[in-house]
Formats: sequence, C-alpha cells, structure tokens
Amino acid sequence: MTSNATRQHTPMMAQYLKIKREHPDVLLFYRMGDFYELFFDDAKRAAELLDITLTARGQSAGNPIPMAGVPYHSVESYLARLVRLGVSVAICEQIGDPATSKGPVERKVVRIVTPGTLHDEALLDARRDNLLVALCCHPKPRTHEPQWGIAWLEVASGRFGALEVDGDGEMLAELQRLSPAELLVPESLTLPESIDGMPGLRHMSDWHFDHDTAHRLVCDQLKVNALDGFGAGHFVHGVCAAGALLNYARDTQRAALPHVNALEIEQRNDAVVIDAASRRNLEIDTNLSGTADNTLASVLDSTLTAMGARKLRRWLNRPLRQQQQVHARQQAVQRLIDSDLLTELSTPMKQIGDVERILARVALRSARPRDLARLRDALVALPEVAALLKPIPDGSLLDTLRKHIIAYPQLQDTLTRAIIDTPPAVIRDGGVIKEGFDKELDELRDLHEHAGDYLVRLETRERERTGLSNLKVGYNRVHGYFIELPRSQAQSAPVEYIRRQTLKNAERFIIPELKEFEDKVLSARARALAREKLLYEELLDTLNAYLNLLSATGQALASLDVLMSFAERAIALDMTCPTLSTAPGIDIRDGRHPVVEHVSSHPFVPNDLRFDDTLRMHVITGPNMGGKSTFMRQNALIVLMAYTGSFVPASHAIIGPIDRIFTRIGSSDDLAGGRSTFMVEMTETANILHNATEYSLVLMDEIGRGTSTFDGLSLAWASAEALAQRRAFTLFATHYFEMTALEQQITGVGNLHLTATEHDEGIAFMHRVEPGPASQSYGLQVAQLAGVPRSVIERARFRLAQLESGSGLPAATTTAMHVQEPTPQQNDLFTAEPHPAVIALTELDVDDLTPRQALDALYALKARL
Ligand SMILES: Nc1ncnc2c1ncn2[C@@H]1O[C@H](COP(=O)(O)OP(=O)(O)OP(=O)(O)O)[C@@H](O)[C@H]1O
Repeated sequence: MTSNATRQHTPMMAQYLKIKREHPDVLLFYRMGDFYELFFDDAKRAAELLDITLTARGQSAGNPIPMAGVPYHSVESYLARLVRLGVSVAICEQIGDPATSKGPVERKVVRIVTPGTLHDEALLDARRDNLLVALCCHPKPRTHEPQWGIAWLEVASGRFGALEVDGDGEMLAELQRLSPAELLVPESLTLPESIDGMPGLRHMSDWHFDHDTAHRLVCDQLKVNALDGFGAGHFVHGVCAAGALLNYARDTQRAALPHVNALEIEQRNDAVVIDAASRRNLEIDTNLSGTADNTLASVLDSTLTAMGARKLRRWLNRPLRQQQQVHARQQAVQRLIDSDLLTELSTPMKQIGDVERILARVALRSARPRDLARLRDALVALPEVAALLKPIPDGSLLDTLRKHIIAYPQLQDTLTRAIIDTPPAVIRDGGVIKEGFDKELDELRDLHEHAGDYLVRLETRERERTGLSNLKVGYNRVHGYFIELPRSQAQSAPVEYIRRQTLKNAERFIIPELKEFEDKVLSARARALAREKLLYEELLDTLNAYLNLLSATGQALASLDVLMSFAERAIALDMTCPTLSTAPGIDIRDGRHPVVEHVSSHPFVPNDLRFDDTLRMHVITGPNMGGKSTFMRQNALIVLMAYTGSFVPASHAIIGPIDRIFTRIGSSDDLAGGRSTFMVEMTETANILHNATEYSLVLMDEIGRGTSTFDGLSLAWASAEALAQRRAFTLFATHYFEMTALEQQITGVGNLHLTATEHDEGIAFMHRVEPGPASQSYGLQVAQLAGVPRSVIERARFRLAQLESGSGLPAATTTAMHVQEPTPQQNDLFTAEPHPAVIALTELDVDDLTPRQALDALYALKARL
C-alpha cells in the first residue's frame, strides 16, 4: 500500500493498517461492534479458508477494500477451523470507550491465537496434548554430527520440558513422539526433508535462540538463578530452544505465564527409544490413516478425566527403561485390582474433570465461569479421593500420589459459596456469582430486580402520610421517577415535594429519597455487572495463590487416573502383570494383539514367543494372511506396554531389559519426500542396522519385497546376518523360504511358522505359531480367496509349475545364494526337481492335439500325479 493510499484512508482504516503492519504474517481479526472484520488480502484468504462472504467497504486508492467478517459470538468455531489449518490469528479488540472516544475507538491486539499456544477449551482436543515445540541445532565440534536441543511447552497446561539428542534420526523420533501443533526453528537452520514444510512450522530470527538471552528468560520464568536444580545445568541447545519457546508463548499470549513454573528435563536413555517410523507402525495413538481409531491408546484408555487420557498417551509413547519405576506403577495397578479401591474411586474421580487445563486458564485469566464450577466440583470430590487413599502403605507410588491429593476446604468453601450451580458460559452478562456471597452485589441486584416493589411501598407510604388518595409514583424517560398528584390535590403537596413538571391535569414532584433511589436503580444493573466481574477477578486471584499446590494435585490425580485405567483394562481385557527381568530375553505365553483382539469378531488365537541369550532371532514364514505381522506387532506392543507399567495381554510374560524397539513393517511411498517404497524400506532398514543393540527388539517384515526377487532375497539375508551379529532380539517375517536355512547357518536363529490348512483348493488360516519353517506359502489360494479371476489363477498355476521345474527361469539367476536347506515345495528359486507330470505337461504341444487326444493326455497326466 502506498503512503498516498494510506493517507486517503478514513481514520479507522488508518488505525487498522497501522496494527496490521505490526502483524503481517497472521490474519488480523479487527473488532468492529459485534463483528471481527478482516480487510484486504486477509479478507480474501479468510473468505477462502472459512467459506465466508467476501464483500467490500469504502475505497483504497480508488478501489473497493475487500472485507469479510465473522460474528464475535461465534468466533471460536472460526478460530478452531483456522488453527486446524495451521493459520494464526491476531485478535484485535476495542479497548477504548466508544462514548468518550474522539475518532476511532482505541484498539489493541490482545492475543495471538496460534496452533501451538491454544488454551481455549473449545479449540483443543481434550484428550491430546497440544504442544509448542522449538528446535535448535549445533554440530558437534569434531564429528560435526548434529546435536539437537528440543524444548516443548503446552500453554494449555503449563507443562514445559526440554531434552537434547544426537543426530537427525533421534530428533525426528522425538518430534514424532511429541507431535507438535506448532514448531519453531531458527531461520538459518537447514531442516531434514521430512519436517521441512510441515504444517505449523514457523521460522524465527536466529537471535531468538541466543543462549544467554534464552538462559536469562528461562531462569526468570522459573524464578531461579541457574537451571541445575531442574537437571539442566549442562544443557545448552535445550536451553536455547526453551528460551525461544517462552518468548514466543509470552508474545502470543500478551501475558506472563504464571503456570509455567518447572522445567522437566528428559534424558534420552531413561526411555525405550522408538524411532519415528516404528512409532507410526505400532499405531500407539494414531493409526496409519492418521486417526485415533483402533490404536493401542484407544483400547487402553478408560480414563475418567481428560488430563488422565493425555497422560496415558504420554506414558504409552514413552515406555521407561528404569525397571524400578515401572515396577512401582505395576504395584499400584495390582493394589487397585486387589482392593475395592477401583470401584470406590471411580465415582469421585468422574467428578474431577480437567483440573490441569482449568488451572492454566485460571493462570492466564481466561477461565470461564464453567471452569470455576468444574474446579469447585473437583474440590468437592477431592476429600473423598483423599480419604479412600488413606490406607495405602507408605513408600508406594499411590502413597506418593496421595501426598498431593489433599483437600482444600477453604477454597472449596469459597467456590461453593461464590459460583451458582450451573453458571452461564461467560461472565459478560453476569448471573455467575451466587446470592449471599457478597452483600453489595446482593443489594445492587435487589435494587434492580425489586425496584417495582419499592415504588409500590413508597406510593402506599406517601398516600398514607399525606392523606392524598390519588397520589401516584411513575416514571418517564426524560424526567425519571416522580410523584404525581392531580391538579386538584397539587396544592396539598407537602413542602418537601419539589415541583418537576406541570401537565394539563396533574403536577409531578420529586423528593430526595426518590432521586437517590433513581440514581441507584438506573445504575444498579451496570454496577451489579461490574461488581460481579470484580468478584470474579478476585476469585481468580484467590485461585492463583494456590496455583502450584493445585497443579501438583492435578498431576497426581492424572497419574492416579492412568493407573486406574490400567487396572480396569487389566481386568476387562484379561491381562496379566509382566515380570521385568534383568536377564536378557523375552518369554511370552499366550500373547495376544490387544487391538486386533479388541476389534475382531473372531476369537483371537494366542501365541507364545521365547527369546533368550542363546535364541535371539526367529525367521517367521507362513501364508499371506497367516498372521505374521499380527504376531510380530503383538509382541512389540506387549513389550512396550510392559515398560509403561500396564499389564499385558498374555497368560504369562517375563521381559528382560529393552533399550529400543525397531519395526520395519510395510511402507508406503513417500512421494512428497521424493522416496519410493523401496527407498523408504531401505532407509528404515539402514537405521536399524546402524542402531540395534543386543537389548533391542527388532521386527523385520518382508524386507526386500520392494525389489527384484534376487536382490530382495540377498538384502534380506544379509540384513538378517547383520542383526544376528548384533545379537538384537529379532522377529524376521519373510516369504523367502530360503531364509529358513539361516537356522542351520547361524547359532541363535530359529524358525517359526504360521499354520494354515488347505481344503477343496481353499485355505483355512489357523493363526497358530509353531516351531519350524512353513511347508508352503499358499499364495495362489489366498489370491483366489481375494477374488482374483479363476482364469488368472489357472494361468498362475501353470507358470508356477514352470518356475518350479526350472524351465521358466533364466539360467543365470538361479544361484544367488548358497543355501543347502530346506527344500520347500514352492517358490524355491534355488533348488527344484520338476514333477514328472509337469515335465510331460511342458512338453505337450497343445496346438497339435485333436480334442480327443487332449482328453487322453489329460487322463494320462492325472494318472501321473
Ligand atoms: N492370532 C490370530 N488370531 C486371530 N486372528 C488373527 C490372528 N493373527 C492374525 N489374525 C487375522 O488375520 C489377518 C491377517 O493377519 P496378518 O496381516 O498378520 O497376516 P500376514 O501373515 O502378515 O499376511 P501378509 O503376509 O499378507 O502380510 C489379520 O487381519 C487378523 O484379522
């Protein structure tokens, strides 16, 4: 916009443009009366994104100004849609008084709504964290390996944390775990392809990440001189990221963040490492289609509060390596199961609600009346929870939680007296504070509501006092309240009556009492409202004084809720407590896949898995649809669940130390990232081969299937050998039967197969895992089952016979690998003795036969089978 054009604008538009210049990157919602209006390009963008009407207003440089608007009372639904699209919005309110303003009312941006800094209940998913994450990266001095600082903050709860990791892979894994709604990065940083361009990515000037400034900011926020007390004394990059985060959060909120008062430092080695691809494959809280259905979290979540649901997801996403900590959780779950506590606690716990997020809104002073009502209900329920936890023995996890789950009688009393049972959504129109809480408010309300009674009383009293039976009290807009006497009686008016207005047949008077009443009544409503708002603010002050204590209570309640959910699920899903062992190995009996079992209408077939120091790899073969992937995943999920403190779907489980879980399962093209299916598969395989240790659990599903058979088989073979060398606990599912020979070649490798039986050319899957290699793959039968046309199946049978006889293969490709064992019937590309019937069939010249000869030949062939 040229300065000339700016000069031509109305004062209001000039004000708009000035504010807009300060917020060029976000949509500016400019409050005008009952609407938030958008202008120029913002209007066009909003019209498109929100499907609202684009109109015009006035002119700029001779052209109409594009305008679009949304009503203020439904702004939340529009904001929700915009933040979901990763778009940020600056909310500009009228802060001046229109009555006294000269020119346009003063306006100010009061808040910037961004995807990662939300705290409005309506804009958030109650059961998921909504994190703002910042990244910062410096290469290591000698190796130049990138060292990443990662910080995260949830404005909606005040949780604030940081960690440092080495290498892009580790950073990506953590990012996948945290699943940020908004990601801040220094503008000079070159990002790995997979996150460059992700929604919610925001580049910030590098100075935001300056260490000294960041350190000061973080220390100021936490009211400390050094970060050693939080275990972050040695942090550099993590602090840079944390500082940038805080600065951004404060700027968008236009407020201090009093609820952010601790820094959680995560050590990478404290948790079982799950890389980004594995996390996706295991469908912990998001399935491969990106929704929350049929995930581990969806099956395991029976939490009674939203803050519990969020904590459950955090626990599932970060299994712990410290067995002691896990053991403490297990003991708590067992205790809940063994006593009546679970049932007894559930009633008061249902009343607790989302204390964590309500407190954040209290701190940010955006808490709504219903937040306070819910907090009141939580405080009312607290003594019961505390009393039920009383008999818990000292030193246990439940005991630790109980220490924070305390009653707040004073606060409970204040809120109970202050807030009506079911308050309105907003304080704006009043009606929130209960009668009896504040004398002044009661009087004001009384005045306003009972003005009529008072006037009737006054009228009666004055009639009696003066003896003038026609005396009336009335009101008009110009003169206010008055006492009216008919002309005939006007002369008898007492001396204190002051003449106000003379009408044809009557005289109107005023008395000081009535004037005083008028002043009171006319302003009573406005003053009652102002008084209510003041009392509401005072309530927020009172609550803020308890913020730290209440936050600790909220967190303890969330943990209790997760443990209760574990206990309830353990009973409902028939799960057992796994034994965590210090000896390497895994022994799972009758293991089940928690999600497949939950959603399937058929009974689930339980299966065993055993690994120990001498048996570290299973090659798994079996038909398509046989259950290989299910078996592998179920074991990974059981191990993962075991290290979160949950019970597991098995009749018995002993699980040794696990440092990482890797999965190389299925994959799709990463076309956006420019990687083919095979490329994705190999990148994931490379990561595993570089990082698996003897404490890792590795799932490899059909490695090599994305390329030619021989390349694929060779890669699968070599990868299995490498994993065996690394001594990782590996489940290796494959359709390459040649791989089953590894058992003979490498110690520590065994074969397992999934069973199926054939009947009438059909196939029945038993889904049972048995020792040894599969006898055949049943690929054609499965294809037939899937509805592949019969003619294609017949043709495939014929080609298969040719391949098996060796006549269908180019000679040069038949010895890719020297494997002696075993001799499966199908798809063995290295050894095969053709069946005599097949040889005869191959030699038959069909075109040369009469129908009669063809029939004879068919009989002869059948006889040779
Ligand atoms: N143990 C089991 N009990 C009951 N049903 C099962 C079991 N295992 C698998 N299934 C069912 O069989 C279906 C196929 O299983 P899965 O995908 O694991 O087979 P697969 O051997 O990996 O197949 P493919 O080789 O084609 O990938 C699953 O969707 C599930 O419904």
